[in-house]
This record gives sequence, C-alpha cells and structure tokens, in this order.
Amino acid sequence: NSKKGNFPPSPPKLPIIGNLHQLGKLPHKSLWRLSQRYGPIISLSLCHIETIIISSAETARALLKTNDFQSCNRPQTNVTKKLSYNFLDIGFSPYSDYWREIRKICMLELFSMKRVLSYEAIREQEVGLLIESISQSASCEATVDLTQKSIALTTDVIFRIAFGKLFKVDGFNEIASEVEVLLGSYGASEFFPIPFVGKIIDWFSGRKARLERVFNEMNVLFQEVIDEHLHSARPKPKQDDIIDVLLAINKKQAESCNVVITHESIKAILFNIIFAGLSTSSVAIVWAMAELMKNPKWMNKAQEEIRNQVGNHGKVRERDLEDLSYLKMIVKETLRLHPPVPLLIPRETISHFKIEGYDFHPKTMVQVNVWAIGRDPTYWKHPEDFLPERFVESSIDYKGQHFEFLPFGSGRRMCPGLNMGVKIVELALANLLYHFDWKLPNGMKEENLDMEENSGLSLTLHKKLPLKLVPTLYHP
Ligand code: HEM
Repeated sequence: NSKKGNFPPSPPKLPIIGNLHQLGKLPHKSLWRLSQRYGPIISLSLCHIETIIISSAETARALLKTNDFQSCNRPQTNVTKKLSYNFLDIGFSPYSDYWREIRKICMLELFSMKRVLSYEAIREQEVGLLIESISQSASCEATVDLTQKSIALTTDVIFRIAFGKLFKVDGFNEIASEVEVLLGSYGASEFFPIPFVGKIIDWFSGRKARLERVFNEMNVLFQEVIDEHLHSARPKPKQDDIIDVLLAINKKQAESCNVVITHESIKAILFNIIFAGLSTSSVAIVWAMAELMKNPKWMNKAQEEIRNQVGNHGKVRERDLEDLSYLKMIVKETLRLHPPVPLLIPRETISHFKIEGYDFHPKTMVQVNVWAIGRDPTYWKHPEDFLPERFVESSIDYKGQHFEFLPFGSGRRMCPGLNMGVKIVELALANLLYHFDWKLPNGMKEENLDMEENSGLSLTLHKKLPLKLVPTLYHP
C-alpha cells in the first residue's frame, strides 16, 4: 500500500484476506462490535479493497453532508456493471454528468410527490386484495404467512406502478432473491488481488453463470414490457406508468437534454425501481408487525387510534394516514431498529478529505452502519427497546437531516423512493391493524417470537424466519 497518511484504526488482519473473516454472517453486527472497540471510524482491508466503516451520527454527518460530493461515487463491481446495463441506472452508476442528469429527471418525473400520489388507487386496490385474502384465512382461523403476503403485496404494487399491469412472472421471487444476494456479496474477481485469477474462480464457482442467468431473465421481462408499451394497439392507459413516463422522455428529450434515455437506460432504471422498492418495503412491514406482536400494548394503542379515526368506513384510505400519528411513530421506530438497508449502499471516495483527522484517500470504499447508529445509546435512551413513544414531540425524521436516524441515507445518494416506500408501508400496516386482531400460532407466547435477522449476504435486512400469525376479523 503506497498511500500515506493517518489511517483510521484497524483490527489485526490476516495475510491475503485482510479483515474479511471478521465480517461474519451479519456484517452490520460484527462491524458494530468492532466500532465499539476501535471507534466510530475504522478501516478494514477486505482482501485488497480498502474500506472505511462509519458508525456514529457525527462521523455520518461529516461524510454525508460535509464531504458528500467527495464521497458520492459507487464502487463498481462485475455484478453492478452487468445488472445496471453498464451503469445506466441511478443506484450503482458512478457520479457523472449522466448520473446527475438521470437522477434529476427521475426526481422530477418519477419520484415527485405528485407522481407518488397518482398511484394512490393502485396501492389502495392492492392493499384491499391483501386484506381480502387474509380475511379468507381469518374465517377459518388459519395461519397466515405475513412475510410471503408482504412480498406479494409490494411486488404487485411495484409491478403495476412500473409496468402498468400485474405481471405474474414464474419464478420471479427466485430472481429477486438471486439479485439481492449477488448485489450484497462480492465475487473473487472483485476481491482477489489478481483479477484474472479471481475471474477464473468466479467462473468455476458458478457465480458468473448465475449472474448471466439472472440478467437474461430480467432482461427478457423488461424487453417484453417495453415492447408491449411501444405496440400501437395498446389502449391509452388511465394514468402513465413508469415505462410510459420514461418512453415519453425518450421521445421528446433528443432536442432538450444533455443525456439520452435509451431503452437500455429504461431497463436499468426499472432494475433499480423493482429491486430497490420491493424487499425494502416488505421487510419494513414484517418487522413492524413482529415488533407489535412482541409488544401488544403498542399494538392495542395503534389499533385504537386507527379504529377510532376510521370508524366504520370499512378500510383505511391514504387520506386517513395523515391523522394517524401513532402509526407513523411505529413506522419510524421500526426503521430505527430494523433499517431495511443496514449499511446503506457502499460509496466510493472521489477525492481526498479528512474526518476527525483521519485521511480518506480517493477510491476508498465507505460504508455507513445506520443499524449501529440507530442503536447508539448516545442518542437513544433504551436503544434496544421498541418504544414508538420516543418520537412524541420529537422533530426527528428520516429525511436525511437527522444523522442519528438514517434509514434512507442522506445527501446526493439518498433514497429517491422514500415517499413511495413510506406510503405503502403505512397503508399496509394501517389496514392490517384495522381489519384484524392478531395472535401467534399454536399458543406461542410473545417472548418466544423469534426476531433473528437473516444471515446475510444481502443488502436488505430480512427477518430470518417467516412471520406466521393467526388473524381474527375485527367488526367495527
Ligand atoms: C421502506 C422503503 C425503502 C427504504 C428503507 C429504502 C432505503 C434506501 C437506502 C438506504 C438507499 C441507499 C442510500 C445511500 O446509499 O445513501 C436507497 C437507495 C435507493 N432507493 Fe430506496 N428505499 C426504500 C424504498 C425505495 C423505493 C420504493 C424505491 C423506488 C421506487 C427506491 C429507490 C431507490 C433508488 C433508485 C436508490 C439509489 C439512489 C442513488 O444511488 O442515487 N427505494 N434506498
């Protein structure tokens, strides 16, 4: 290593693999333990990749606010390159004129509050169907797999928003989990000091073939829906879906825009929207319900608020959500204890800067452990407890300005789908609590409900075991 300077503290390394073995099965937890020992800025060598881990609100602010521009690149891997159509997307594309332009267009056209609200009917209909299907189980006191139901809900909502219709794709859940694992892990070609040897290892281990297969399946699906949209016989939709919006930009932009949104860029953006929106929102619904099962007092309080507010309207509509302040606190508390993306998406530094006297050299990978920050006793009383009340009369929110609470990140790379994600989580949760009383199956006690996180080579933090509950229909 030829770089000089004041490096952050680092745990002892092994030859070749460096600190790789210290990541363990749950990297956010292992890194949290290391930060308690070595401080809020630590440096690790993951084979030959230099990585800095940030684990306090102050250092997160210094990175994501003070040095946001200097650190807003994304590390490039074979997986992100392939799945993002050679970096034509928003999430994995390096910082560039193209990325700035495409993110600006998407913020205005796809993620604006107006656009998010335009999909209200889709969310309400899909949540209605979810409630209908759970009601059937409730009528015969059958157990419901809420993990599977939440994934089905968010998939259907995102598909309808993106493609304009439901698309039942055989094996889509497998593609989705393959994408998650590929994105959340590194292959030998990234880590191995000699890239050529790494490529051979990835070839023999089957990783390369998995990537090709997943990409091809995803590509066929995206091409099919784009072709359908281009087909002149397609009836004019009541409201534009994401492909309509992007195709319209593609048509009119040639004269006015610095970058061109091609069909490849549309597929890359679809890749982001589908995979960024899907599991993040569904895991938040699952964790919230699991925490409420563990804390029946909070469950009752939430149900009381919702049932009083909604009365006998028969369902919670999006316009009711504004008045459900306790429900909103539950969502915040869930995102604090179980941030769906616990280490954010890795950043890469563009130029040199210092935080707390430590040098950050160009091309260093940086990860922010928002899971650890959300449990830091410096900012949170009883940090391990699920206490929605902590947000009463608190101005703390998740919009990237309170660095002790960053479930959507902060700065230039912050999640643009925040409004879309929060709307679906709040609406689904409110309706699950309005329509049903819930108990654990087979007389299980709250304290025995398993809250283990999944062992995870995935960017998203899942509950390890599916959440299975027994619903009883509530009659207003
Ligand atoms: C509860 C739901 C969600 C959570 C917790 C969440 C969280 C995040 C986080 C932590 C990041 C990385 C931010 C960073 O690196 O600083 C991110 C990025 C992103 N999210 Fe979300 N997200 C959610 C829903 C969505 C939805 C519904 C969409 C799209 C419809 C979406 C689209 C994106 C995109 C495109 C990026 C990449 C941004 C960039 O690199 O410029 N997210 N999200």
